[in-house]
Amino acid sequence: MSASISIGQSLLRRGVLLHLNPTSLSFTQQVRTLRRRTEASSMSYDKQLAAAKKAASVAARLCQKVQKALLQSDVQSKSDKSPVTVADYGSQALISFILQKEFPSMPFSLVAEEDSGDLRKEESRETLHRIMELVNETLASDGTIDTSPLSEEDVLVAIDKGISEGGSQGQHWVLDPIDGTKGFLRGDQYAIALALLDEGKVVLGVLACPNLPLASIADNDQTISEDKVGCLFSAQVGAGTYMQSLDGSLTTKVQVSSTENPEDASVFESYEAAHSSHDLSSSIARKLGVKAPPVRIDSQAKYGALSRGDGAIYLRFPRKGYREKIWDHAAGYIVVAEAGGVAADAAGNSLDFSRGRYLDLDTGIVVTNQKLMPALLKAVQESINERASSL
Ligand SMILES: Nc1ncnc2c1ncn2[C@@H]1O[C@H](COP(=O)(O)O)[C@@H](O)[C@H]1OP(=O)(O)O
Ligand SMILES: [Mg+2]
Ligand SMILES: [Mg+2]
Ligand SMILES: [Mg+2]
Repeated sequence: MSASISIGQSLLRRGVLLHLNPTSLSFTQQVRTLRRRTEASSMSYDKQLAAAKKAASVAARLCQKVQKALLQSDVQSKSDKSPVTVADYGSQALISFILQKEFPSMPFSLVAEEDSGDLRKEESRETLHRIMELVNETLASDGTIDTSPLSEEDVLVAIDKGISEGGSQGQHWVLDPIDGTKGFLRGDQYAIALALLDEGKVVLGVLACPNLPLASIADNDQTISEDKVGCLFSAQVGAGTYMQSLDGSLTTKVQVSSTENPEDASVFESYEAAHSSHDLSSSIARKLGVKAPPVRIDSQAKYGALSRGDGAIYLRFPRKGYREKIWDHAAGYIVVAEAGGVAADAAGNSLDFSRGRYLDLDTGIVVTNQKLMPALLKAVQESINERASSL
């Protein structure tokens, strides 16, 4: 008797299969799905987590190099978007390449932000060449990745692996090669965000935040001091969230803020007002009685900072019609969840990463600890209703 049938029969005996829609899936499909879910929930992802940490750290080095050159350049080239383009593509190519090399015999699926369409155009020849050089320099300086130099075509192919649609079956890596491009250009916060989906659930996540101080940013002091920045957050389902410095030293288990009193809870939100309504956040904070001014930072570094309790609430309300992508939240979501926090949409629904490249959700995303969530959702709904009736 095959393993799938025996698992299927034991699940049937327990009545588990009745929870699936009998009209849309055949018995064999139901058994296969349940078997994968059962396996997924009891699996260890240690190897994948180690590979994700390595890939994100190597990509962070490429991004740091590009950002450093950008900040030393003159004003004119700072208004040029090309440095971030080079770093975005370079980071995606590196991570895609490293992950495939770590798991050569496994099927590889990557849902990532960038594709090579523009890079293949004639006018991008120099940019592509620069990306290839940067990728090769970074791989060579790491020294632990055994490879001959990549060609321009290798780089394009690695980037284009990110075309996957993800979904509720099998394993998919989810990548934002630079999250917070505006922050990157300003010399502020950005993150390299990598997660793994298994059967539609986020099972691990890594956030490399090269400019995030190792010490708390609760006091809103984001002055970047050279020797104390660079955090790597990592989380695996059921195993907690850890933070270490990007240079590899100092590993600490982290926990979200345990405050039950909204007055003590500081709020994180986007630096960019175009990404999230600051007005709505301040209305919510007022209703909750939050005393501290909001902490505005770019990227999923907000999730990282929240996971170690620098603040207690993250609010995100994009303009109407904006569709959130899974790579903008998957890694941050598990980093916060494994540190004891919870993320939901504005209506309180949990985030569903199983539907493809987009997170289709109600109005916005709110993140906090378990105790504050009910009061936060109430304030969110009141503020949203007030805004709607004033329009
Ligand atoms: N109009 C927009 N509204 C909301 N988010 C946006 C918008 N445009 C880009 N983003 C994405 O929002 C995220 C950063 O937002 P924030 O820093 O405010 O948290 C990034 O993922 C950024 O993409 P990207 O990854 O290209 O930087
Ligand atoms: Mg992003
Ligand atoms: Mg991005
Ligand atoms: Mg982008």
